[in-house]
Amino acid sequence: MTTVTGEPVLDVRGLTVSYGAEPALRGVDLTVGAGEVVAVVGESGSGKSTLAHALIGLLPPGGRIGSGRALVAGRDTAALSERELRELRGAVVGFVPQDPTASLDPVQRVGAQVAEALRVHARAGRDLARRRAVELMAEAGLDDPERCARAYPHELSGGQRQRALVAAALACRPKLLIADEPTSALDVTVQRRILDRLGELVAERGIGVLFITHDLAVAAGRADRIAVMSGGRIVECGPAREVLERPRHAYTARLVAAARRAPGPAHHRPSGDPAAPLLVVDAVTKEYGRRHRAVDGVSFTVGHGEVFGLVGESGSGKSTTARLVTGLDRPHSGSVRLSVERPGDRPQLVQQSPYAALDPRWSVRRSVEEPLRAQGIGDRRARRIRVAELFDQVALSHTLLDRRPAELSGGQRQRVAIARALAPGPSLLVCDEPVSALDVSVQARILELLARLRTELGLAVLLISHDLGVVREWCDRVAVMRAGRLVEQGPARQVLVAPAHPYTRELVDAAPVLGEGQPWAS
Ligand SMILES: Nc1ncnc2c1ncn2[C@@H]1O[C@H](COP(=O)(O)OP(=O)(O)OP(=O)(O)O)[C@@H](O)[C@H]1O
Ligand SMILES: Nc1ncnc2c1ncn2[C@@H]1O[C@H](COP(=O)(O)OP(=O)(O)OP(=O)(O)O)[C@@H](O)[C@H]1O
Repeated sequence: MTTVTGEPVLDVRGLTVSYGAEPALRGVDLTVGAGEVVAVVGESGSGKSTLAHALIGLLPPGGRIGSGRALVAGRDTAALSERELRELRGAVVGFVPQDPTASLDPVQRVGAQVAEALRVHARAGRDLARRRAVELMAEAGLDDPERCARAYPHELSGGQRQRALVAAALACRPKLLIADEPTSALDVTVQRRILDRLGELVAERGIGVLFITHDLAVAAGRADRIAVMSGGRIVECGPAREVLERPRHAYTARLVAAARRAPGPAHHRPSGDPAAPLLVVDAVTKEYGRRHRAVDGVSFTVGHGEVFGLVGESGSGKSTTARLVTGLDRPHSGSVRLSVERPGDRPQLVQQSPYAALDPRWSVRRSVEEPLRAQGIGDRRARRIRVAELFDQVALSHTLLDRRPAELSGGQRQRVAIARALAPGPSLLVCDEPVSALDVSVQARILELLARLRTELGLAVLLISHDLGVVREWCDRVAVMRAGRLVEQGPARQVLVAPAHPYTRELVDAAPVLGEGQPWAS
């Protein structure tokens, strides 16, 4: 399978895909040349992941290509058998899926999974494949690739899993890399490292990259061209700068305006007495195994109605802290104290991977209703009304109520998880990357909802995010984590505008800004 010189590595014409009777792609045209990076941006649910899956024969059950064709390295994927598609995925196309948790085998060590990709696709022997897997994991930006290779997926942080998937996708030395939000779970310093590395690969090997992202600043800084999707169509496609500076479509204009505005509420002082905070985390420590201290003497408080941000390096212990705060895990030492008046008022967690929180067998309506039923809130009718209200609040159409999680886009699932966490009316919401898979307009809507709930109901939020713009604008205070410890904390604007600690400075400097940065292959 070789690409004819001059032919694009990806050539999509009039591609139409539907799920049952529901169209998801409506006549998509798109090309990616060798050594070219094309970013696909667009609203949540607009068909970006469907496009990626259709190109490589990985549509979920019920998904069907209606018309049009996709040539990958000159081969028509619709005409290939399952075996040929597997070969294509192994030898020509590297794929980084959107959800790192759902995409790894939970019972196999991560290194073995990367090695497997090498053994199948590069026909490497076992020992060579193991060694090469560790090297690839280091290339993908993992600092302790040996440990990560030995770990099972649940023993890695979200960002570590994401980098392992990048390593697996690069194992076959692909001609085309299709990456669906490959850096959405990564802090900006690691994000920059991976994007730089991919940039080198594009330049060195002439790989073509189709790069799906909700982050317009990343797209603008890294892509040669940007394709904008809305409602299953590519509504415009052109050189990155042109799309940003002279958007032709109203949706693109809205996206650009929203990304430039970095909207945020006027900061208001948290209500309640600072001397009587809602949450007190005091010197908590959590170890995995004997030597690996994931959280190391962390202390902070969150006031009633306060939005407290937690930022920091991937793997620094943010999600572990979230699990300790919500009682899903117990600290080895130190304490977590919560002062609430209503019995049963527990902190609700919106997990990093929206798959993890939702029962795959249940309709999403049932998933959102369940916490209400468990706490005996309302009768059946009242609960139904409440679920519909929650769907409105998180900007989800009621037509999705009876679907199962697998039948939703990543961003739609993330919003269901938020609705579920809000259902019992908690005093504290712990959100682990709650808006990382959402385009800026839906992001703003969710953040505005949280701001409103805090003003109206005194909801406090512990917000874990790698998006420093979001944290600066929406959080009252922020703490910065690195290697299990808090390196600094204080008012968000102060810490993120004039950082005191060198690591925070590094983080702030690495944040992508719309309109800055160089295209990969210039
Ligand atoms: N298995 C499925 N069955 C039915 N409908 C589906 C299925 N998967 C996705 N859809 C629908 O198809 C549309 C496109 O979904 P897709 O995942 O491609 O969107 P996306 O642009 O990647 O969104 P996001 O940014 O939220 O991940 C959505 O409206 C979604 O609800
Ligand atoms: N169950 C586990 N067993 C062993 N190690 C674990 C386990 N869970 C997490 N770790 C390790 O603990 C460290 C902290 O992980 P955590 O998920 O809290 O990081 P994080 O800051 O949330 O990262 P990210 O931003 O990538 O999500 C990581 O090095 C991770 O590999």
